[in-house]
Amino acid sequence: MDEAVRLESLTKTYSSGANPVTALREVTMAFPRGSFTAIMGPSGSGKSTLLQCAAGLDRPTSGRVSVDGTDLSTLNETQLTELRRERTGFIFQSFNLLPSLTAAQNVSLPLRLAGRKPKREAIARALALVGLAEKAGSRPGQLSGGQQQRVAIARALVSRPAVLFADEPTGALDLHTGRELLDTLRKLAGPPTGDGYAATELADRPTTIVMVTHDPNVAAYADRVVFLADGVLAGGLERPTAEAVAARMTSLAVS
Ligand SMILES: Nc1ncnc2c1ncn2[C@@H]1O[C@H](COP(=O)(O)OP(=O)(O)OP(=O)(O)O)[C@@H](O)[C@H]1O
Repeated sequence: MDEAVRLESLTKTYSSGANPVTALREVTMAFPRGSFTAIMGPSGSGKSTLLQCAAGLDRPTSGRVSVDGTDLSTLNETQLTELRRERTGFIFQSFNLLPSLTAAQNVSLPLRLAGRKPKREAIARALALVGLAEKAGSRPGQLSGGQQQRVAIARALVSRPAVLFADEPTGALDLHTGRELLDTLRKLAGPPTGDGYAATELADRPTTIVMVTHDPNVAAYADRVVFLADGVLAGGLERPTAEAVAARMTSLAVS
């Protein structure tokens, strides 16, 4: 099984308001292990909904989501929580770090909340993976925005999840810091598909990355961009360049 995530005929209708909104309609796609995919589309096209359903944070109205070989529809809430904790990580635009805790304590928090005693080595390894081995004792206020976001990534990676979901991870960062962060994500996913790069320390266990972004320059770090429009798939681009992504976005906006 070389797919980390599979979506099959995923449909999501929100029926809380006066008029039901169908945010996703029969979306089928797969995310191969170790791939780095960007999800793009106009505002309201269903990107965040797709990410939330794929990560098991929300349930689809119909269709199926499999993560690391497990069909989420077969799980009860407790099992779903467990799967999210063990096999997925999530990073958001806001870093959501606790200011009174050190970087290491922030990284260990999810495990502590789950009632487990985190291993020192696991915390150190997660911080080292994002280049912050020296900052374990620093509090968020002593770190730059980019370093804080990397702590958030380390926290998401501490259980070495199969999949890392990211919703606008560079949204709150300046250009330079955003690039550093994307380089970190790129390394975690392994070399771009098809490139003969030397194996990295992570090559034995690449992380699959699924990232929502509005920015073509950010999407260009991915192996592939998948476009959504009005809740349906609207094609994709392999080995994207920022220019090609921007052109496709413009055509989606006018169509
Ligand atoms: N909890 C909710 N209740 C009702 N409607 C919702 C809810 N969440 C999203 N929607 C609607 O579903 C559609 C898709 O929203 P979604 O947030 O997934 O789009 P998006 O592509 O991520 O948008 P953006 O780029 O603006 O963040 C929109 O019409 C939105 O208004």
